[in-house]
Amino acid sequence: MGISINGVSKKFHSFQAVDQINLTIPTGDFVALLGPSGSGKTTLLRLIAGLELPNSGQILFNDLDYTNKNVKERKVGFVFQHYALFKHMTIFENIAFGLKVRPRKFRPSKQEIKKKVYELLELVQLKEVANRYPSQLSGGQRQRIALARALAVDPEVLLLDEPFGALDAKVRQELRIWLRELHQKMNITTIFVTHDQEEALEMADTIVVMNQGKVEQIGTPQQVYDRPKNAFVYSFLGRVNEFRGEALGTVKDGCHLSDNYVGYLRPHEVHLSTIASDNSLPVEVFHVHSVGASVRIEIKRLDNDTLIEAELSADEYRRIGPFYKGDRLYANCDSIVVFQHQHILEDSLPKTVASTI
Ligand SMILES: Nc1ncnc2c1ncn2[C@@H]1O[C@H](COP(=O)(O)OP(=O)(O)OP(=O)(O)O)[C@@H](O)[C@H]1O
Repeated sequence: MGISINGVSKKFHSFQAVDQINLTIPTGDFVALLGPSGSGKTTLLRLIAGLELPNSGQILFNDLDYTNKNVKERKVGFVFQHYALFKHMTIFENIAFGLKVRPRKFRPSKQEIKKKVYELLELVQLKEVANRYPSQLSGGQRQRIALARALAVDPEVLLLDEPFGALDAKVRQELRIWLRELHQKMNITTIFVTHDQEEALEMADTIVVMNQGKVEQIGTPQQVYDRPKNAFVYSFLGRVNEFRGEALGTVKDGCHLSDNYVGYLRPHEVHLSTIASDNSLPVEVFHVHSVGASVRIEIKRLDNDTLIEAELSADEYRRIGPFYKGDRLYANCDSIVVFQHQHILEDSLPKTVASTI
């Protein structure tokens, strides 16, 4: 099912949670709503589900106006972060629930329900747990059952709100791959909320970057990562070095910035050399982290002692390294991207290495 969101806004009392959002989601797309806490992701998901009604704007499903239709009419399936399966029901009964409560006219026979539940258990690769209770499953298994339960009613749209948020890193990673494959098999239009940029970049076909109730950018993971539209998107997606203030000219010759500007440089764009060149910045090695195929090097600027992160492929590091704490190097930051400064949520940037000039 294709979804069009046209000029949708939602206020809670005087607070504008969602502000004039326009978004077109083609059938079968896998969309991530990505943004910091409070940016309106869940509210937008709930508006699509029909759990909230917008103050203005329209929501179309396959070009038909569904703005004021209730949840039941929308054919959506949900999975939430803490999706409470019914504790007193077996896994089989949990998955069958949505089918059993259908009005008699639309209710499948007992045999059909059984067939469907076992098909779904096979799909989520948990056939062996049919007779267990939710408390006898791991967190990851419970989320897979939650998904099976959401799929039982043949939804045309799947809405997932931080579905793996409460799970540990390894299980999250496994479930991401699993969900991606499941989506490829079923091709149901899927929208998931996350504040985890890696999760969005890894899983989604389309990323909608949200901030303060508004959409900052819509694009493929590559588009939003490689060609961010503004400073917010640049700083929110991926690891980044941030440069502020007047003296950016020392990094990028001829670039004189006032306080209203901010510059960004991805760690892999910081080029290190043992030899000084035009515009290169003298730095000192602070820490070397070797992480699989790449090597991250924290370097300290000698002019102001702030840290910058550089990332090299393991091959490149073998060619120009090894480096040790205290080694003197030169960093070339020529590909720095400069934006006019706008409000940036500092605490939403855990992976940023900030360098204030
Ligand atoms: N029912 C409500 N009543 C009042 N304010 C609300 C309500 N629901 C959400 N809000 C406010 O709207 C804003 C957006 O909330 P929302 O849950 O959509 O954000 P989010 O991006 O999903 O955040 P998080 O990642 O923390 O879940 C927040 O400031 C929140 O406090």
